[in-house]
Amino acid sequence: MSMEVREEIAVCGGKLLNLSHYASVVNCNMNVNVYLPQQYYTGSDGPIPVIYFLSGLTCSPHNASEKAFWQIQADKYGFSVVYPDTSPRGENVPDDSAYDFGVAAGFYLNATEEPYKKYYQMYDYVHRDLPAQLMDYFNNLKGTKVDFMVNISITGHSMGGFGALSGYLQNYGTKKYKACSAFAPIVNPTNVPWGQKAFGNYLGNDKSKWQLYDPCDLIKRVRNDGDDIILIHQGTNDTFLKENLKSQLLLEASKGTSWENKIDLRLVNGFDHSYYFVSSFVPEHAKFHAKHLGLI
Ligand SMILES: N[C@@H](CCC(=O)N[C@@H](CS)C(=O)NCC(=O)O)C(=O)O
Repeated sequence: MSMEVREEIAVCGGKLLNLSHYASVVNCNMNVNVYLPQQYYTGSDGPIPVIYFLSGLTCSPHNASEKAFWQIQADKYGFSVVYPDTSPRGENVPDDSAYDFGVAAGFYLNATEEPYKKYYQMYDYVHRDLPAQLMDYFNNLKGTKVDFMVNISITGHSMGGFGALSGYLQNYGTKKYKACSAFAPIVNPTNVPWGQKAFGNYLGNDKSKWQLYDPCDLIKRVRNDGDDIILIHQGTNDTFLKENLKSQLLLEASKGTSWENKIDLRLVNGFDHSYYFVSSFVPEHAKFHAKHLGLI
C-alpha cells in the first residue's frame, strides 16, 4: 500500500503531485493531487499544515488544481493543499449516467445500501484513510515534514462545500479540523433534489440516517463551544442557488443555536457557480485558514 507519483508538475514556487494509491476502504485505486508549497523545498520551521479542498459534482482532483489558484496562496502562507477525488472510480464501481449521482458524485458519505456500499465510503476515505496514507508516505521521505493529520483545515465547493461542512461538524467534538469554509455549498441536502437523490440511493429511505450528514441538522446538535466561525461565499448569479444550494437555510437553521452569528455567509453580487467565482474568493479563504493554522 503506497503512493505512486504519476506526475510532478512545477507550479508557482512549489510542485503539484498527481498521486495514485490503493484505498481498501473504497476497494479501488484513488487519484489525489497534493500541492507542496515553496516552503517544502526551501525549508520550514515546523511541519507544513494542510488544507483539504473537496470538489463538486463532475470533478476530478484536477479541476480545482488547475482553476482555483490555491497554489499562489499556499506559497504566500506556507500550507499544502490536498485535492481528493469526488468518488471511487473503475470498471466495477456502480454508476448511473447522471452527472449528479454515482461516479464523480460520491457526496463524501459512507453508503449503506447495495450496490453502492462496497465502494462509496467517501467519508471514511477523506477523513481517515487518505490523511493516514499521505502521512505514512510523506513521513518516510527525507526533508520537510507535512502535517496531514493534526494541523489541518477543510474547505470545498458545492457538493464539496457540503462535504467540508458536514465533515467539519461531524468531527467538531475532537477538533479534527482547525477551521472550515465553503464556496457555494449544498447546505441542506435532505431538502434539495441533488441531496435527496444521492442520500436516497446511498443511504436508503431511513431519513434519520440522512440527518447525520446534513449541516442544517448538525448545527443544531453540535455545540460551538468557542468562537469558531464558518466562512461561506455564495454568488448571487449561481444557477444552482435557488434549487440545490439554498445557503440562506443554514443561517435560518443556526438561529437559536450555538452557531447563531457564527456562520459568516457572504453573498457576492453577480458571481456564478464556476471556478471564476471560486478563484476570486480563494485569497480570502486562504487568509482565514492561514490564521487558524497558526501561519499568521
Ligand atoms: N453543468 C455542470 C454541472 C456540474 C457543475 O457545475 N459542477 C461544478 C461543481 S457542482 C464544477 O465544479 N464543475 C467542473 C468545473 O467547473 O470545472 C456539468 O455538467 O459539468
